[in-house]
Amino acid sequence: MSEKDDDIVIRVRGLKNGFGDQIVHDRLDLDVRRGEILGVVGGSGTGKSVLMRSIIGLQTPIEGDISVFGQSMIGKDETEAKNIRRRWGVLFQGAALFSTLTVAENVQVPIREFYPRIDAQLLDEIATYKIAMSGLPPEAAMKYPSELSGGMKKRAGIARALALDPELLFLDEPTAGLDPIGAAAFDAIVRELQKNLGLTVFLITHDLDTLYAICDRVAVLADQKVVAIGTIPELLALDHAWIQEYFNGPRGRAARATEEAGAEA
Ligand SMILES: Nc1ncnc2c1ncn2[C@@H]1O[C@H](COP(=O)(O)OP(=O)(O)OP(=O)(O)O)[C@@H](O)[C@H]1O
Repeated sequence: MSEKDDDIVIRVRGLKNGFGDQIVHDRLDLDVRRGEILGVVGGSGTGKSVLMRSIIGLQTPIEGDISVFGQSMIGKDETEAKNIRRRWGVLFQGAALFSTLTVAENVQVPIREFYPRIDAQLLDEIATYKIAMSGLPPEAAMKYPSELSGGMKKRAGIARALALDPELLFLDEPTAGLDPIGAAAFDAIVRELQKNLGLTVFLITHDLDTLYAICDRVAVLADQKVVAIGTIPELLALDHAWIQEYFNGPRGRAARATEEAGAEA
């Protein structure tokens, strides 16, 4: 059955990316459905971040087409691209906060970029609201990134990614570097936001617990392509060496056991 265009938020076709002689992606296809949390996994260096950077326009592909919200991103002029960009939020690896700005000021950066004449009081109110949504205490607003723990930085990054009420969220390894409790709390926030705001989430992760806890489907990058996409049970049924090793290795089995125990409780 073919899916309606409306149901596909990100459509990648025939993507080719490379650096010098190194080909990272070749004839890569991917569909991300509206309202889903799609986990993107693959061995180190398989091109997960390059894929995300291509979709958000930070990396120009050698070949292929990328459509977001039904509009091709290739060859868009700056104004058109900006109109599409305002509809998504991005949390980069390590949160990428501006170190000389407070959390509130960081959250305000994208709002100022898109609405330069916005009233200062409204700007403060929006930042306060987004900071609360990310699960940070109100006093975090006035802190600088160097005064925050790793988990708080990620939450501040999420607050900034939510600044413009996005329909689509890109998260690059959001739980990397967090302790298991912090990672589980972060997963819960992402799931909550996705449910409450109807977000579509493109989530790069190595974290098996995150995949089991919150992802609706998982896309596997290997051999320069998306070699498989589906629910975890669907992937487990595939005879692919990396997928079997990843999901059925000791860590995969432990994550599944945790998930099953949670479901029974
Ligand atoms: N700007 C760049 N210039 C040259 N090579 C690059 C550049 N960005 C990425 N690469 C290369 O592209 C390949 C894919 O990188 P990418 O960061 O997307 O991998 P990844 O799957 O996200 O890996 P990890 O899981 O380790 O974060 C790597 O071999 C990397 O060295």
